[in-house]
Amino acid sequence: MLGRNKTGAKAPDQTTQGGEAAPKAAPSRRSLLVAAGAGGLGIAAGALGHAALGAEASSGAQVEDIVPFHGQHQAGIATPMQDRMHIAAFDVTVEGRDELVALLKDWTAAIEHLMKGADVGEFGATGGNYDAPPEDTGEAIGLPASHLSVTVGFGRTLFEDSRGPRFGLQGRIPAALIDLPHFPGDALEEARSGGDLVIQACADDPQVAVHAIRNLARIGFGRARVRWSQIGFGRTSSTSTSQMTPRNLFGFKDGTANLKAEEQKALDTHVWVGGNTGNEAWMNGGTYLVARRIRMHIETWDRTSLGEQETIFGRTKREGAPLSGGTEFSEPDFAMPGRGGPIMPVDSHVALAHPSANGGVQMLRRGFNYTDGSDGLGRLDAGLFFIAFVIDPRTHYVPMQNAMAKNDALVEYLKHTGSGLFAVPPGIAQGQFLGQSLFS
Ligand SMILES: C=CC1=C(C)c2cc3[nH]c(cc4nc(cc5[nH]c(cc1n2)c(C)c5CCC(=O)O)C(CCC(=O)O)=C4C)c(C)c3C=C
Ligand SMILES: [Fe+2]
Repeated sequence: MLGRNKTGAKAPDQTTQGGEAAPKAAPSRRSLLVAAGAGGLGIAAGALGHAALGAEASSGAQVEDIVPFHGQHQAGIATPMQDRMHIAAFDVTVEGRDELVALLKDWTAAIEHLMKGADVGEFGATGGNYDAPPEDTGEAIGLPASHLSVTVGFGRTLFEDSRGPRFGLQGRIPAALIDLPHFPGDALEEARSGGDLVIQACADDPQVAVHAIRNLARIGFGRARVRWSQIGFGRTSSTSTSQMTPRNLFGFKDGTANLKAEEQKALDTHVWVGGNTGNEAWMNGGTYLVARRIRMHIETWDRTSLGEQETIFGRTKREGAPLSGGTEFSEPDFAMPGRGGPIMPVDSHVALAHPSANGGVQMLRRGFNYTDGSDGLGRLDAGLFFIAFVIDPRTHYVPMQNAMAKNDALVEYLKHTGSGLFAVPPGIAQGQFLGQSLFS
């Protein structure tokens, strides 16, 4: 047996020590669970491998846990938002196109396994040579797929940086993959910004998300170095109408007016790249990921009156309704008069972020609450790890961020400490590797 069952007891057919036994194919983590559940027998799950995975999926036993890996678009964008995230940016340390392609192929194979809830590698966490480090680190043994989605994107420095073009990709940089400008108030830390590549792992179980990033980083060892990473512990958006709106760390419902997966036409207008030709055709079906680590001054906020808090967002705290009235999903009325001005203050967050103030643009927000302990002065280092997917950051992010940085009443309570922009290539079909369109 290649792993531990749910109780952690070693199964009877444990592979011999000393690496004598022939390695067995990696099982699905869930197949171990199912095997253990079915009478507590530690059946030779190693022999099941992917065939077993398919059977489980077709039996419906676990298919609801699995986000499909193949498709027109990468998972983790318009797929229903999970509760946990681990995201990491990498700098590629090898040079040469073939090495980069090899890395992407290795990551693709691993991601396909991970999203199915299987161990990484042919032999997984416990099926390989006893005298060698296991292919999979093992902390997700027994855990279901947990709706893991893994999304990969390319930073501008992958195409060209101060070292020049390293991978023969010059001329393929999409015009939208800009260096984000400096915004007023930015306090960006170099060590929390940029990156040649990004990998976003989202799941309903934090251990599953962390396991994914850890194993992908491990596969990249010697080829790509983690530049920064962030764990998010709770979603701050909904990406489906079936989801309840969660709350951010200021206690407000966040994600109410977000683009939803069901809004296909709006996604095509505001999120998915399409119709590109020539050197940018590779991005069709892709999108751009904007990442901002935004620290929130929690202690100051907590000393602010409820009235002030609601005025800052332009929404009520309990219901999330616009101050102009109605319920959570009512459209705000920016013309409705209040005391000494519009009832939705012109410097409120919603007034500045609403499409009517931004030439009609919308974004797909997919951010997470984070806490990284405290800062040594007794203040929480906590906030929102803002992630948005947009068709073009020049039109769908930069102007809005500029307007907010200058006029948003919320800005007083925020500090942007990290930043990244990544071109997210389209999804792939069976047999392809992530980012393949860039290299063909
Ligand atoms: C540049 C884009 C945005 C940044 C940065 C941003 C930061 C940020 N937002 C909140 C909390 C809320 N945001 C809300 C709405 C909202 N925010 C943006 C964009 C950015 N937010 C948009 C496009 C919208 C939707 C506006 C609309 O169409 O009405 C809300 C209201 C509820 C909702 O619709 O989600 C809250 C609350 C925080 C705390 C924050 C930085 C830490
Ligand atoms: Fe916002």
